[in-house]
Amino acid sequence: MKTYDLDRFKGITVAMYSCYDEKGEVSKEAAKKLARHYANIGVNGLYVGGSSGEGMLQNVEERKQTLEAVMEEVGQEMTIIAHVGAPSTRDSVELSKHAEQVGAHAISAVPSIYYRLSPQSVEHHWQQMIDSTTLPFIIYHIPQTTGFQLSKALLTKMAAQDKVIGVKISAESTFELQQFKAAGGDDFLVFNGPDEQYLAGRSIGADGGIGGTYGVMPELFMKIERCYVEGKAEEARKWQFIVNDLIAELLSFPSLYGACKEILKLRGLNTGEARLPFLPVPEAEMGRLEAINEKMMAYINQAQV
Ligand SMILES: CC(=O)N[C@H](C=O)[C@@H](O)[C@H](O)[C@H](O)CO
Ligand SMILES: CC(=O)C(=O)O
Repeated sequence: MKTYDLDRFKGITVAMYSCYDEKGEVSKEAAKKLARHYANIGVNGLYVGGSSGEGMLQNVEERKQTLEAVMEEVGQEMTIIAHVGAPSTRDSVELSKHAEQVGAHAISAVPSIYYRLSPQSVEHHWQQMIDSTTLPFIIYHIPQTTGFQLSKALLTKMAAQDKVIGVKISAESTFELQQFKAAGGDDFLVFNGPDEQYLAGRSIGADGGIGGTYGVMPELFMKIERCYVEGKAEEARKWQFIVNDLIAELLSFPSLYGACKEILKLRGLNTGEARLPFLPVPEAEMGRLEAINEKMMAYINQAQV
């Protein structure tokens, strides 16, 4: 059995968006406001500096500032997972140590990006982070962006360590998710990555989810989760389908994060623009985005009654 409290990681974890001021600099104030917003809704946890958080587009100092803001605001109330993956092992280790210093509850990392790496290199890269702190570690498996196919053999080897408590799987195969869960064993957490498959992932063994589109509609994922736990299969499916239509619309913009951040802005949560190369919502598309926001808000209200 793992010596860490695994229950605190279950449920809905929002992959938090980047937070910048009008000049595009990291804004601790905006990050605090956004984190507070999720705490008020009752979201279980935040994943900071991952794909949705644009960690890969920020320097080490900016990533530290963002995590510090989140910890200061909600560190005592929510479960905070710090994504510390960076192209270099050196930066990843520095971010890992910082995450421990500021009190994050876990660290997580993708394999190093850009270079094609051997499994041995990726293992060593992750191990350096793991060994640098006492925090639990969550593998972030997202082969469609990193190009690295995590094998069941490497996963099994990693999961044997007490500190390696789980894997977030963003690959769109629920079969792989189930296989990883089986390989990791009962006290190994599996997080669903593709938001479009939250219910499918959950049904086949995921313990919870970490997702990018949760940020604009956490209430709807919490609704699916509640229906699932209460055994209301039909209703859970209904809400997953509603969510999927909304995600399909969000994905039709030049960048998903640009669209999601603009939706938050419409609701009074200004997190600035997504950082380039992610494009903002074109002016001509703003009306369409507003209509999506209105539809989403109507569903959120409906889900809560
Ligand atoms: C590839 C990618 O970024 N996946 C995210 C995390 O796993 C998801 O949260 C997606 O953003 C979401 O499912 C929309 O396709
Ligand atoms: C983890 C995740 O979904 C993200 O970082 O976007």
